[in-house]
Amino acid sequence: MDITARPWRSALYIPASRARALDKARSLPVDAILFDLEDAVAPSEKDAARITLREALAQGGYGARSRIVRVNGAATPWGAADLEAVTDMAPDAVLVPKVSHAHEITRIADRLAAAPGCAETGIWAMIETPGGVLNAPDIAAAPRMQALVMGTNDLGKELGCRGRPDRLPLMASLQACLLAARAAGILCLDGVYNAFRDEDGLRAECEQGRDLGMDGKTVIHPGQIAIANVVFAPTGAEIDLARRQIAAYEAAAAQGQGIAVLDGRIVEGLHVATARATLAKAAAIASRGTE
Ligand SMILES: CC(C)(COP(=O)(O)OP(=O)(O)OC[C@H]1O[C@@H](n2cnc3c(N)ncnc32)[C@H](O)[C@@H]1OP(=O)(O)O)[C@@H](O)C(=O)NCCC(=O)NCCSC(=O)C[C@H](O)C(=O)O
Ligand SMILES: [Mg+2]
Repeated sequence: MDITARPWRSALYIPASRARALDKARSLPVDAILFDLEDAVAPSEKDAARITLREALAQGGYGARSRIVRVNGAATPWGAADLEAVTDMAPDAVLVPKVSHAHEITRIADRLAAAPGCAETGIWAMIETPGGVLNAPDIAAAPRMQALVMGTNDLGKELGCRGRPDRLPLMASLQACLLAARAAGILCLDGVYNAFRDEDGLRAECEQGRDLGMDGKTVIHPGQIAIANVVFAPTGAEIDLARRQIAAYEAAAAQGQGIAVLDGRIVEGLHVATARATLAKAAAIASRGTE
């Protein structure tokens, strides 16, 4: 399956301990749900959250939304039980936190391979440590890997950098992970925007991530979904340009030419490939019926 062939504009974290939020997500226009057993769940609630999540997933109702479960790390008191539970839940993917080395992924891939219901379960890796950034190419190329997810809070903490609206201190890490994801043919999702009621700030950060090449934004509140969905979807102007580029290129090709000119710019095969991808993404979004 080509994981990049469907939209990933928004991926919503939900603390697995919040039954009401787990229910609400069944009607939210989000492309993926990140059911969180890790940092959003207090230590005293870990065991109950695992049970609550298992029941919610068994009940279903999440439709086309991709179901991703973020487990606790292997070195924590909850990691083993989470992984055991996940093999029963058989989500679309397991999200592994604080990955620093590819062998952490291989270990989970081996475990999933031994679980009868997890033949199709992918692995997503949170990149939120300096080691994770430096080893991102190996991590992205590990078995079952489908996505790198930027953990910009933990990464900022580990780097000791300042939070800035332009995210300059994080830029080398964001781009290193994008390069690794693209080289491996997998997704790269941007980190969360903590000020969840600040729409202008969120939009600006989404636009920055989109311009870098991110596939979508991880979000923490339902109020953030619509902005991510709009920013990471092709605009009307982009769709119009894509259609005209394809038409111009096909007309030139019919006359035996390998290059077309449109609006004073050349159109080559590579631009047509991008144009077709834009139209395919727009069609996939339209078929999902979410804004
Ligand atoms: C941030 C929140 C604690 C705010 O919650 P709350 O005060 O309940 O917000 P609202 O009253 O505005 O909620 C309105 C309704 O929306 C539902 N809701 C809220 N959040 C979610 C959600 N995430 N998913 C689904 N539904 C949600 C409420 O239940 C209300 O519904 P209703 O009662 O029917 O009206 C809260 O949003 C929250 O907990 N968000 C998730 C935080 C989280 O998961 N954090 C961990 C991931 S971020 C991270 O760790 C990134 C990475 O690792 C890094 O290092 O950067
Ligand atoms: Mg984190």
